Amino acid sequence: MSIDGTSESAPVTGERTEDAHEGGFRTDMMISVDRGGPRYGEFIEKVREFMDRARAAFPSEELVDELIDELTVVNAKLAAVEINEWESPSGTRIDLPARGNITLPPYLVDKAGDDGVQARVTFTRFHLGGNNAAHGGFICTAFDDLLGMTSALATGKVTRTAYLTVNYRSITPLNTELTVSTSIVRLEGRKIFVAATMKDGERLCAEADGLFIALNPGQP
Ligand SMILES: CCCCCCCCCCCCCC(=O)SCCNC(=O)CCNC(=O)[C@H](O)C(C)(C)COP(=O)(O)OP(=O)(O)OC[C@H]1O[C@@H](n2cnc3c(N)ncnc32)[C@H](O)[C@@H]1OP(=O)(O)O
Repeated sequence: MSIDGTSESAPVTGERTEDAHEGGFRTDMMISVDRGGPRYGEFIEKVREFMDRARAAFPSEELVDELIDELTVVNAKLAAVEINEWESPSGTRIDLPARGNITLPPYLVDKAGDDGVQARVTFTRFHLGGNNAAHGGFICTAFDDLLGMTSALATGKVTRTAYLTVNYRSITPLNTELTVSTSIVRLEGRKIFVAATMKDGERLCAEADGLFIALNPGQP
C-alpha cells in the first residue's frame, strides 16, 4: 500500500499485443450469449450485490481486515484471467442486463430498433447520490450507453458521443424500476441527433439530448 492509501498493484489493462480493432466501439464486437458460461450472469449479480453492500456497510476494523484478505484472494484469481476489452464477457453478453457490464447501471432492453430503444433500469444503493436519490452521473451513464446503442442500431456504425445534455427534472429514486425511451431526432451525414427520457411511471425524472458521430474507419 502506498502512502496515499492507493494500491500498488499493476493497473488492469487486459491488453492484447496485436490490436485488431477498427477504432471506437465496434459494432462487430464479439457479442455472445455464452462467454463466461451459464453462471456468468449470476457472478455479475453477486458483484453488483457486493458493490451495493460495500456502499452501505459500516464494518468493524476487524471485519475490514478480514475483507481485505478475502478480496486479495478474489482479486488474484481475477487478475490471472484478464483479457482485452473486445473478448471479455463483460460488455459483450447481450443476454444479460447492461450486457453484463458492471460499469453501467443494470438496464434491461425491451425493444431495440433503428428508430429507438425501450429499456428498464433500476438504480440501487451503489448508485446513491443522496437522500435515497440516484447520482446524476449514473443517470447520465445510462443515457449515454442507451443513446450510443440507439445510434449504432440506426446507422449500423461505430459511434461516439460528441455531446450529451441531461436535464434532471425530478428526483430519480433508487430500487424502483424506471423506463428509458430513446429516439432518433435526425440523421445528418455522420451526425446522429438523439433524445431520451427516463420516467418513474408517468413522472419525468430526467431527459437527455445528444449528438453522436459515426466514426471514420480507424478513428480512435
Ligand atoms: C446489440 C449490440 C449493440 C451494441 C451497441 C454498443 C453500444 C455501445 C454504446 C457505448 C456508448 C458510449 C459512448 C461514449 O461514451 S463515447 C466516449 C465519450 N466521447 C468521446 O470521447 C468523444 C471525443 N471526441 C471525439 O472523438 C471527436 O470530437 C468526435 C469523434 C466526436 C468528432 O470528431 P470528428 O473529427 O470525427 O468529427 P468533426 O469534428 O469533423 O465533426 C463532425 C461534425 O460533427 C460536428 N460536431 C462535432 N462535435 C460537436 C459538438 N460537440 N457539438 C456540436 N457539433 C459537433 C462538427 O461540427 C461537424 O459538423 P459538420 O461541420 O460536418 O456539419
